[in-house]
Amino acid sequence: MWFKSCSMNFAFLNRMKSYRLPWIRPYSTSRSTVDSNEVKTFLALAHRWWDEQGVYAPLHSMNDLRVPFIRDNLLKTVANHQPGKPLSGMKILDVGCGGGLLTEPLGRLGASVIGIDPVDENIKTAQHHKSFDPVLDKRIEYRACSLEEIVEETAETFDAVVASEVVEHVIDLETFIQCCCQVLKPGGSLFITTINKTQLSYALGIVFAEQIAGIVPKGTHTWEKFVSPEKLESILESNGLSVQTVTGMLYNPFSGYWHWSENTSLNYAAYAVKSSVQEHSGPEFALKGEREELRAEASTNSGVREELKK
Ligand SMILES: CC(C)=CCC/C(C)=C/CC/C(C)=C/CC/C(C)=C/CC/C(C)=C/CC/C(C)=C/CC/C(C)=C/CC/C(C)=C/CC/C(C)=C/CC/C(C)=C/Cc1cc(C(=O)O)cc(O)c1O
Ligand SMILES: C[S@@+](CC[C@H](N)C(=O)[O-])C[C@H]1O[C@@H](n2cnc3c(N)ncnc32)[C@H](O)[C@@H]1O
Ligand SMILES: [Mg+2]
Repeated sequence: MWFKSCSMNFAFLNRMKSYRLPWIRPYSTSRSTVDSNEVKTFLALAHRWWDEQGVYAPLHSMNDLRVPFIRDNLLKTVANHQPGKPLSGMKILDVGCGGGLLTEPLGRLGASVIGIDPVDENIKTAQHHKSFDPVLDKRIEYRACSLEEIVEETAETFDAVVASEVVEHVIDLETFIQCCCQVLKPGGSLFITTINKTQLSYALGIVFAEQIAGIVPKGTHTWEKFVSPEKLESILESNGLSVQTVTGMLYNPFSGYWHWSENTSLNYAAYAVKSSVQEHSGPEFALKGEREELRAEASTNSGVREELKK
């Protein structure tokens, strides 16, 4: 009887060990998230990043919202911080940094920031701009590459990953988020801002903003690539990220200012945290129901109890 129950439990544990959640699947470098049409669009505007009244004016003013959003959420994760340089000691990856509009203020808050972008000309513009400030020049490093190209060498490196107004420009969003998760330290923070996929975002974000008012250049966005908060949350959660906040952002084209809103039907910001549980092949990665099944067995069987302790 003892032998029978023991061998059953070992078979059960072996079955448990073969389980892998999707977010601990090894990443295949053959997948690219870069769309060559997007590269052409951003290449054509690469010299215009720092014109505050120009095509990227909405991104300049978005800093009023996204910089404090990132700073304040990151400060909740630390016990104390240096006044004036609250993010000092933190390593941040700014994915799709463009000309460095968001990278620079994060560096000014004291963080060590790596900005990456697949468009070489964007990186040249970003590098040129930061070179005027010796402090930023030391704190920020720019690289012309995609996230998937650096995912292996930078695994579990960053306290925070930022992808602001980027996910609506990538192909294969699942791979993109999987890479974001892989480069985060356990417990690290992911910040995303993007545009919802609604009828309103088509009418205002594409027809009005691009074709009527010229708030952003024609062809900047493709509605099919917009992502709803529900879909984004589901991808984040299935990659082991716990969504903390999703909040709407509204752009007022008359004033040129952004406002926080409960309404997420146009633009929104999301904040998620990577699980602090380390990758492990043991039974703690069993699916929820099966973990409970395992605990139930543990309560009656010392062999299973010992396995669970490992
Ligand atoms: C065909 C069709 C339906 C046309 C509609 C035309 C029309 C009548 C539009 C009028 C809309 C309008 C201006 C309404 C304002 C009136 C109103 C509702 C007042 C309310 C008063 C109030 C509550 C004020 C508070 C201030 C506030 C928040 C006002 C905003 C109200 C509101 C809903 C405005 C929406 C107006 C609008 C057109 C917003 C743009 C929507 C959008 C999705 C833009 C996306 C573009 C963007 C800025 C993204 C970032 C970005 C930027 C760039 C770049 O190149 O700069 C590149 C990128 O890749 C990006 O991602
Ligand atoms: C709208 S801009 C946002 C720039 C910057 N994040 C900001 O908010 O100021 C989008 C940027 O994403 C970059 N990009 C496009 N596809 C990408 C991908 N697959 N991976 C990383 N960046 C990408 C573009 O080159 C462009 O610089
Ligand atoms: Mg965009």
